[in-house]
Amino acid sequence: MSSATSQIQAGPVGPAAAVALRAVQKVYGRRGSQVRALDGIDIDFRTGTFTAVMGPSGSGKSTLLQCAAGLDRPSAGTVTLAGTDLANLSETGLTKLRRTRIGFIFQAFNLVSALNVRDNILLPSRLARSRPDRTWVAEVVRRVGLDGRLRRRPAQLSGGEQQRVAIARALSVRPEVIFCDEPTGALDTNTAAQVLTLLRQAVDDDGQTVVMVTHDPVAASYADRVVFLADGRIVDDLSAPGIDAIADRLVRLAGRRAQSGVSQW
Ligand SMILES: Nc1ncnc2c1ncn2[C@@H]1O[C@H](COP(=O)(O)OP(=O)(O)OP(=O)(O)O)[C@@H](O)[C@H]1O
Repeated sequence: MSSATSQIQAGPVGPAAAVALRAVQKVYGRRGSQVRALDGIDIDFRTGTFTAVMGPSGSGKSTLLQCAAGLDRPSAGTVTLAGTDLANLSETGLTKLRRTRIGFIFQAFNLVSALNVRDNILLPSRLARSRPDRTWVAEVVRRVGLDGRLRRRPAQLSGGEQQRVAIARALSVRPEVIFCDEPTGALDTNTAAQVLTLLRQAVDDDGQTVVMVTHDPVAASYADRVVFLADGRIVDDLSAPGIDAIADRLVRLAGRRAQSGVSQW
C-alpha cells in the first residue's frame, strides 16, 4: 500500500484503534537547522494486532514510537490512545496514562538495578498507586519463566532474562498497548525468538496490542503487519509478510536512499 493510500484509508478514528495518529508531524530544532523527523503520519494500530515498524536509520521510527506513546509531543497532528486525545492531557495526566495504559520494552531493558525482579515487575502498579492483580502477575511471571528468579537483581540475570523481566513488567498492568524499540537488538538469535514468541502470545492469547520498531526482518516476520518509513513518511504497509518479502522491501528502500546519496542504515 502506498503512503497516499494509507493516508486515505486512515479516516476517522475507529473504535478498534488502540492508537491512532492523524497528520502527525515532528520537527526538531530551530528555524534554519530544522529536522522534519515525521512528515504527516496517518495510521491506526488496531487492538489485538502486532505491528512492526521498519525503515532506514533516521527515517523516524523511534520518533513515531515516542509520539504514539506520549513520551514526546508532536509538532502538529493528533495522537489518540484508547479514545483519549493526548494533546488534552497535562504532563501529569500523560505520566499517569503511560504508567497504567502503556507498556514499554527497550533494547537496553531499562530495569531498575536496585530492585529485584519481583519489584521491577510490580513497579508500574506501585508508581500508579494501584493494587496489582496478583493472580495475573503470577501468570505473567510463570509465562516468561521467571518463577525461580524473583529475588535476583537485574545484574544477576542474562540479557534474555532481563528482557523477559521487562516483558513481564509491561504486561503486569494489562496495558492498552505495548511499545517496543528494538526489543531483540541486544539478544542472540535463540533468546530473541523466545522474546518474540512471548510478544506474539500476548497478542494471540490476551488480545494485547504490540507496536515494535525493529531493523531485523526475522523479528518483523512475527508481526501481523509491517509498516515501512522513509524520510518521516509511511512508504509501505504490508500484511503478514514473510522474511524474504520484508528483506526485499528493505533492500529496495536502501537502493532508493543510495540513489539519493544516503547509504547508512
Ligand atoms: N532530539 C532530537 N533532536 C534533533 N533531531 C532529532 C532528535 N531525535 C531525532 N532526531 C532526528 O530525527 C530524525 C529521525 O530520528 P529517529 O531517531 O526517529 O530515526 P530512526 O528511524 O529511529 O533511526 P535509527 O534506526 O537510527 O534509530 C533523524 O534525522 C534524527 O537525527
